Amino acid sequence: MPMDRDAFIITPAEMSAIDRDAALSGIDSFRLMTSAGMAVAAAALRFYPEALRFVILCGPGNNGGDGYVAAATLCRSGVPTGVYALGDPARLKGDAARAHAEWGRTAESLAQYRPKPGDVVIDALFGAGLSRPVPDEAAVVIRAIKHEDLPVIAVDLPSGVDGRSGQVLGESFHASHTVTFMARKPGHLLMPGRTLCGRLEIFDIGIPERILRIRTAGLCENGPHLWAGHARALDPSAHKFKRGHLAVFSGGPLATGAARLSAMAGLKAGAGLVTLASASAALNVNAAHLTAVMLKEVEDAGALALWLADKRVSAFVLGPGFGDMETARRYALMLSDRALVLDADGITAFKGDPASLFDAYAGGETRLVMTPHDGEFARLFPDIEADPSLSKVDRAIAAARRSHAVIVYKGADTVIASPDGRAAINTNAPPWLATAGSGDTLAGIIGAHLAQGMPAFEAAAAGVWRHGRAGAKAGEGLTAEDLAAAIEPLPAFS
Ligand SMILES: NC(=O)C1=CN([C@@H]2O[C@H](COP(=O)(O)OP(=O)(O)OC[C@H]3O[C@@H](n4cnc5c(N)ncnc54)[C@H](O)[C@@H]3O)[C@@H](O)[C@H]2O)[C@@H](O)CC1
Ligand SMILES: Nc1ncnc2c1ncn2[C@@H]1O[C@H](COP(=O)(O)OP(=O)(O)O)[C@@H](O)[C@H]1O
Ligand SMILES: [K+]
Repeated sequence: MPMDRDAFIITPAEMSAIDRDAALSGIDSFRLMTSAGMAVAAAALRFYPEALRFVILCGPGNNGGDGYVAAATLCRSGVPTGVYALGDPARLKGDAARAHAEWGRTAESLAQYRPKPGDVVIDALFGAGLSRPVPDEAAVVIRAIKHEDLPVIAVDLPSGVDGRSGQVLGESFHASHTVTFMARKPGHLLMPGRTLCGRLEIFDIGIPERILRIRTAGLCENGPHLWAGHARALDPSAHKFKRGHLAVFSGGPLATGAARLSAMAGLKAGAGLVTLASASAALNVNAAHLTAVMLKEVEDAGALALWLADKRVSAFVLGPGFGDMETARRYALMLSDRALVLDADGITAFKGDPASLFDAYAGGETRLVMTPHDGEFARLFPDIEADPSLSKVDRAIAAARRSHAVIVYKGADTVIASPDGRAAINTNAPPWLATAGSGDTLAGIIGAHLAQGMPAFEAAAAGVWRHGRAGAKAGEGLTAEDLAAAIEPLPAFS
């Protein structure tokens, strides 16, 4: 299934390269700026027909250039405008200088702006070119506008949001609307940037798709276009073993619930059989709770080795509620020629010696999926976590490369990354997924996909997406039990 244009995510660096490619192919860059600025003006009139005045704040680069085009367009349409410039407009260059000249009036300096009720602010201070914290002069005005609670339409990005990482550099607008061009940037989707954009609109300003595609690396929004080709429609002659056999390891007698949540989710997500592997101490408590999920006593590494002779057990989930770190390490290393979702305690178990895990899964097809939240991620990848120059996407990809595993870096903005550099940002997860046992459910869904033979990256991305969908369907107030019950069939397009 081809990637939908709307699923493109383009970093600011890729966008600059695309601009250069567009210019080389004969596309007039000033026309692009004109289209961008006019789109902003049209959006402003559409969103705020009742505005008493549009206040356009223009910065020192091309984002400011878009602002001058918007100002000229709004002036022509006869609405009151005020234009305030950060820095000396005489120092503008290229297209921005031309946009300023064509507007043809004199801007006041930014420091002179006093927010007034009825003003609608068009934020054209900084866009994709923001490279350091916004200057104090801008920060003061941003705070004053926030204090007055004025509506803000951000051009490309709310000024202060880093388009690459979504992090706030110094101070940032909290926009009511953001108008961006051609494709979203990571900063529109990663936290906290996602919450600062308001309603986001993407305008096509005329760069052909063939030029966009050349420069887009492996990053996109998570969705069926990524993995539906690997989701097979159910074969009418299927029997349960053909639908994959997933095994989930239980924790001890007082911590069995998490593994059962994973197991139930795996069954509901489509694995033909799911077996809970339990040490003898927890067998009775598990037996008392299980119906469709099967139960098998696996007391120790010797018992696991015997069970592994059955190659029909096609994928494993290890970690939810598992507790025993030494056994977790041992089991994870024994499973290294099988497909494994390593979650929770399974990840934490390797805190002191992550290399032993990474080495075991190196070589061959990627078969390990790890599902860390922030805390777990920092335990296995402390140096990557501590590097402030990396975005969440960069961190997930670096971790995937190092560990030879698909990384599902969880959170409101879950990033799924593959050792080969592909990555996806998930956007369909409602905040009420932040509930105990939600991650266990996710591990089970991914396990089911692996058990059915999906490649690890697609299995993980599809799992995160179905988890988000199930959360939306179950609604606010859900518990992890409701979440498993709300898992919908895997959309198949092949
Ligand atoms: N293909 C596209 O996407 C197009 C993009 N356009 C606009 O161009 C923008 C990018 O333009 P630029 O690359 O000029 O970048 P910006 O306009 O975002 O600003 C960058 C300028 O500010 C300076 N700067 C960065 N951070 C600063 C800070 N904290 N304090 C002071 N100065 C700082 C930079 O050195 C640079 O000169 C986009 O956001 C978009 O609005 C449009 O003009 C149309 C075409
Ligand atoms: N604010 C949020 N918005 C959307 N999804 C969230 C949010 N917070 C957490 N999640 C998701 O909920 C799940 C929580 O998993 P985890 O932290 O392992 O919890 P648990 O161990 O309790 O199961 C993850 O899939 C995560 O991406
Ligand atoms: K902006």
